[in-house]
Amino acid sequence: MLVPVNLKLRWFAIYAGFGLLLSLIITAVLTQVATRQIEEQVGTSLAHVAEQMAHQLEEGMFERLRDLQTAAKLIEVPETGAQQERLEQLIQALYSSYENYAWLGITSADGEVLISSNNVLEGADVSARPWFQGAMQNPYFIGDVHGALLLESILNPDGAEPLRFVDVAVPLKRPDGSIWGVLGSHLNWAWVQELERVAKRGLLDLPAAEIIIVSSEGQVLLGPKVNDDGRLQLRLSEAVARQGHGLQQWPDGAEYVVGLAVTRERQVYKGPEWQVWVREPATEAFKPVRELRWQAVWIGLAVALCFAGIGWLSAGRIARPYADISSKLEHEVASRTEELRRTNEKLERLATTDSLTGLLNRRALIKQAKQLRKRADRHGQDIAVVMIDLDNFKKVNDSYGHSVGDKVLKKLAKLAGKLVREVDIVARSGGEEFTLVLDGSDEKNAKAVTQRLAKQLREAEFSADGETFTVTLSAGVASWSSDQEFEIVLDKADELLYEAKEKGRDCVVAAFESESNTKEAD
Ligand SMILES: Nc1nc2c(ncn2[C@@H]2O[C@H](COP(=O)(O)OP(=O)(O)OP(=O)(O)O)[C@@H](O)[C@H]2O)c(=O)[nH]1
Repeated sequence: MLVPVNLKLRWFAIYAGFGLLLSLIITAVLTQVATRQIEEQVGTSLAHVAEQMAHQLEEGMFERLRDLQTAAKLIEVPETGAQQERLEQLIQALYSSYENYAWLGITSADGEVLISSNNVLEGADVSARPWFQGAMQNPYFIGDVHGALLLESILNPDGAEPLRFVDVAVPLKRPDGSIWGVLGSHLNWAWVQELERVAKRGLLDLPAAEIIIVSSEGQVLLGPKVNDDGRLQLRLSEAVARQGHGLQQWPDGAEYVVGLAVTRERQVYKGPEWQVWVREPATEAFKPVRELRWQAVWIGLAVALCFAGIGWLSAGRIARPYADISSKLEHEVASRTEELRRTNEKLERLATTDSLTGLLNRRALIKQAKQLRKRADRHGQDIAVVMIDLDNFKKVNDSYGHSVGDKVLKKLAKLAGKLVREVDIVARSGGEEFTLVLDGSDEKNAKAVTQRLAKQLREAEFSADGETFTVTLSAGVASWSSDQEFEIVLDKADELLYEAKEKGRDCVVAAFESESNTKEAD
């Protein structure tokens, strides 16, 4: 048995759908896992670089502070020209020891610059500068990044990129602990840019990564411009707040994978609290995920096609039993339906026909006679009804047996069936009673037909128990007018039959010649 194409196609579609679904699930899971892994890996690297950078910033400032604190211990109030000269040499030596000192100087307690690197600003009043005031009131001062005020024109005569400094300053004390001056320094911000260059070497795998340093006031000190006012204010994402790295939305709406570190306080040193951000655009960071997703989609499609192929090939084997069953079922249903139709026909026949003669029974006679009446009315035709009864039939039964009597009944049925036309009705309306309904016949015609039937019966010879015998019939013929109920006409024909019996049997009496009619006429 061949598997229908329809069934194969369904099987193909089921397998393809299943393969596709499986691939989609695998792709979704793979993508999610890869996204998480990349977010974790990239985030951890960025956080590591941020930590390094923050550490180096702290180190850098702490070393400068230590330089100044060490030098401060060697510095006494210059009272002689020789002491003055020695201090100038000390400042110059300190200045030369570190390339990112933009300026170093010693002030008096009232803020006058006494000695300075390259004699810059000597004699100037710096008493209003925060670094001077900070060092006069605290063990040390480390300030946030600021632009140059007094030094800009001296140190940056070309007016290139404005200079920015970080200030470090310590008080100068006499042996009794009283403050007589301040040792201050301006660190060139270029120092941090150098740190950034070094840190970026650790980000070679992430070329789009950027480093951003934000001051404790939210001012961007280093990195790309994020806002017109140069400030960065972010609501930390849950991941970044918890672990210092993860996905973070930027004020422009773009998403970045970031690492965040904050410069920390040390035991002997408290510097500014700077945030060090290292960020990589999420679109760049997750590029490998997108590539992986496409690969997974293609592989998934291939898998789905393979599944579909297997489905197509196996459809024959798997679906054949179902197809066989289905065909057997169809066959079974068809034969059962035919059987049922035949049984119904049989039941209908049994309900409408007489089993002995095959003629219509009384119930069917009444139904069909009424239909005939309607048809005849439409064509304006007469109908005649004939009631026939075998004469002395009881004797036949009694003399030759019931089966012989049956043969007589069948014979009469056969003769009557042959004699009338197809449109006419022949029925066995009772035990040995028959009814004819003759379409298009008046009483005369009907009587003639009945007489022919009586003659044929009379001439028929029956044999039983080595004897032969004949049978006669009596009949009543009545016309059926359209306003009459059929049952009334039957009664009328029955009366006429009775009259025929009365007349001595083997006789046909029609209504027009009936004695009762004649009497009524009289
Ligand atoms: N063999 C046979 N006899 C039947 C059948 N139906 C009815 N009969 C018999 O028909 C006979 C009818 O008898 P009656 O009604 O006395 O009438 P009759 O002997 O024909 O006499 P009249 O009608 O007066 O001429 C009875 O003996 C019934 O048993 C049948 O199907 N087969």
